[in-house]
Amino acid sequence: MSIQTDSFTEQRIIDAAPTSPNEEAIERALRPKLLDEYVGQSKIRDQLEIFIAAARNRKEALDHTLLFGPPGLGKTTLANIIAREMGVNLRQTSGPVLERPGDLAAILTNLEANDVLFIDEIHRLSPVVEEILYPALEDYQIDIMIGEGPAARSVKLDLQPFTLVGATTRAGMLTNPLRDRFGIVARLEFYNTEELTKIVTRSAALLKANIHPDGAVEIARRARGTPRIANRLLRRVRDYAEVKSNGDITKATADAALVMLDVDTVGFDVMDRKLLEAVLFKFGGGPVGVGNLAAAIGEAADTIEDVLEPYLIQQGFLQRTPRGRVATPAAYRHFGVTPPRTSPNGELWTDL
Ligand SMILES: Nc1ncnc2c1ncn2[C@@H]1O[C@H](COP(=O)(O)OP(=O)(O)OP(=O)(O)O)[C@@H](O)[C@H]1O
Ligand SMILES: [Mg+2]
Repeated sequence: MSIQTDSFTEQRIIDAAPTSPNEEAIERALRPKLLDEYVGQSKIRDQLEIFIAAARNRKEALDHTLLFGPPGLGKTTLANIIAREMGVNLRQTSGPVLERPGDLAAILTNLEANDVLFIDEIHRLSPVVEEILYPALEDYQIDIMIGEGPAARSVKLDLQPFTLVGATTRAGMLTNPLRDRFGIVARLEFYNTEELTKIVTRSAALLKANIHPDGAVEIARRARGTPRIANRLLRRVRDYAEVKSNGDITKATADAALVMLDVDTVGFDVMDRKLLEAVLFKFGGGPVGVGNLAAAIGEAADTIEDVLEPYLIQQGFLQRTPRGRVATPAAYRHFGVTPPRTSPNGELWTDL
């Protein structure tokens, strides 16, 4: 997912989406290839390890798998790992690319036994394409129309057994019939500092950067719980260390570089702060609806919901209530303001 911002022409340093084709190439190089190298997400990893081993033993396709979670947490990486661990091919496409039923039919009929078909942004499949998918997922069969007009007829084609791996930033946007056809549903969580430190350290080794343990922790702490951002900050900090000092990435160089990049001590960037400031100071701490918030900060409502908010909520700076978004005491304190004694709906704030 990419972020379009009119008000903010410069790329966010902590944009969770890849910011250029060049960055995608670097990401591929840093991407773990096996389940053992995949850091964190231990619940998902443990489950997949068992399901993959069982499917391999039976020489069957793995159950259809849905991966969901905010951008940059490792969905594409996991899809690649699944195919590799299964010892099968990976075919990759995405919801918006599959315009006509024929596009999907062509891919499905070319799959070999037990292959993985990875559909990114699966919530953006068109309804006619989704129709083709149902019987394919259920019975490994598709119905396609051959010919046109009165001569048109429908034929059933048998497919090889295969695994659909779907990825989405929002499971809530999937239709029920589609969601119900996934046997394995995995929700990716934000990574903690320890996990991100491992990722940064591993990436630094691959990039042949000399990183001190406390430098790795500093980058990890400020990476918004997201491996993609951690890897990006690492590369920017490395540039800074090479130009401004001897190339060693210490806590001090990491901190100086991150200050220059406007990433604050808890990892928020300009957009995060803009959002929190709007809730706090334009809307009196909330509750404020996402539409009003979007208008106030000049950002798409989707971007707020998919990219900005999840981390702020997970970190306890923002709450989603039925009446809208509400800033927590931690948000007030982050901006040096004493929080009110009661929440907007009149409850006494217990410390958050
Ligand atoms: N568990 C992990 N361990 C190590 N590195 C990881 C892990 N997850 C992700 N990464 C790194 O983060 C980068 C981004 O991950 P990935 O492209 O899989 O994210 P994504 O969830 O598919 O994002 P999007 O929603 O934007 O498609 C990868 O290139 C990889 O180097
Ligand atoms: Mg991806």
